[in-house]
Amino acid sequence: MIAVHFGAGNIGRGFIGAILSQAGYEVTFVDINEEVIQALNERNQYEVELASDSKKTTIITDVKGINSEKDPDKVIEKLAQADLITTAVGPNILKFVAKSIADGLKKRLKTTNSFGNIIACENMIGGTAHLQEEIEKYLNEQEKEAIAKIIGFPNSAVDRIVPIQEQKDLLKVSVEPFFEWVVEEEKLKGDFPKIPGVTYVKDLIPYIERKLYTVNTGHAVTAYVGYDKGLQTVKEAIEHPEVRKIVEGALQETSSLLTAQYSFDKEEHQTYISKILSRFENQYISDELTRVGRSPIRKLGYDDRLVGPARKLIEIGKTPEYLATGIAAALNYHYDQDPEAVQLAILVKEQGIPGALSKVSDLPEQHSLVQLVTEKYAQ
Ligand SMILES: NC(=O)C1=CN([C@@H]2O[C@H](COP(=O)(O)OP(=O)(O)OC[C@H]3O[C@@H](n4cnc5c(N)ncnc54)[C@H](O)[C@@H]3O)[C@@H](O)[C@H]2O)C=CC1
Ligand SMILES: O=P(O)(O)OC[C@H]1O[C@](O)(CO)[C@@H](O)[C@@H]1O
Repeated sequence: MIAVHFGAGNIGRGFIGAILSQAGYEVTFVDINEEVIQALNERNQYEVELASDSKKTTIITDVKGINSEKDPDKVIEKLAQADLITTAVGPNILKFVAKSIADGLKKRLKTTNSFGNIIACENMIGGTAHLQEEIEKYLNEQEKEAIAKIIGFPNSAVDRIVPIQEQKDLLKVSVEPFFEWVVEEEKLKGDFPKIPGVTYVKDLIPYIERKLYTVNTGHAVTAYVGYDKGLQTVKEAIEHPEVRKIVEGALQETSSLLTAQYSFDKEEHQTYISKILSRFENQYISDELTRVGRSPIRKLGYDDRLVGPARKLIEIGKTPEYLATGIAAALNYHYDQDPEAVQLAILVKEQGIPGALSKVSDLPEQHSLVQLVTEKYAQ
């Protein structure tokens, strides 16, 4: 079985590539980082270590790499044969990998015509559907129709904290023991062999919303409020009483939304939240707030982890006080190494809080969430 995975970064090597290799796939990583690609091709293996007491290490084998900038034809060749294509490049990069996936699928139509599946493993709702739209920009009607018959595009939700690596070995990755990969079953095409460790569900929306609006909301609020207090890591921030109070408050707010919208049991959801907070406290992980807070404009998007649940709570008549505090902290996030943070700071300076929030979230300036956040920002 052949898998092509775009993005040999933290989640690519530390989670998706590792699971696929252990399931028996030959995994080809596609990336633009030449050093990583060279190392993958020299060694054809790498180590994944658990960030826990045990430090259990697994050797991930049968892996190689292609640099998509240097060898685009090799990528197309491999994509044409792949049983599974996955990505973990970041939502904003999907549009850049779409062309080579489209070229690979066109080549496939001329050669094998066999079934295949594409799964985007990104922190976003409808990640694969978005990738599919980007791919289809490079296909004509006939190609779209032919590809729809043989290629499945299931959405998925992925959860595993893999911080920026500070290893002597360029390929080694340290990952938290917890992981969850949920895939929309009905959209899979062909005789897809179940991948051990993956959960298949009929309706992904409750799972992706539960994950995005709990793990990622909690993480984002920790990052922005913690950074505002001058802290550096997730562990430091979540152990700071004032930050924790706001994070816990925000998660109680998303909990009331999720349990009202879906049939999640309240007690089970509380256990889910406690587990997440303990993951943030992991003493074996040093996760910078600037990694977790990266790309604040994306994170303030309409459907994303902060504005998404906050505006939905307002729609059901609730006031998201803590989420609004998290959003206000995000609007006050000044980090000059992050291009989106720099852009956001300029936007806030030029348009004020209501104007800037309205622009990045697509909410009208008169929206009550914009007003609430403006009040919190002033405080
Ligand atoms: N790190 C984590 O804990 C988790 C990350 N995710 C999601 O996984 C995705 C990737 O995140 P990370 O692995 O943390 O980021 P990362 O920055 O470690 O990895 C991204 C990789 O994509 C590569 N890349 C960039 N442009 C490319 C292109 N045009 N073609 C091919 N490769 C390209 C980069 O060189 C890098 O190796 C994001 O959507 C993130 O939200 C999801 C769950 C957990
Ligand atoms: O990867 P993003 O969307 O930039 O956001 C960082 C978040 O994603 C994760 O890397 C994985 O869920 C979390 O650690 C964090 O909440």
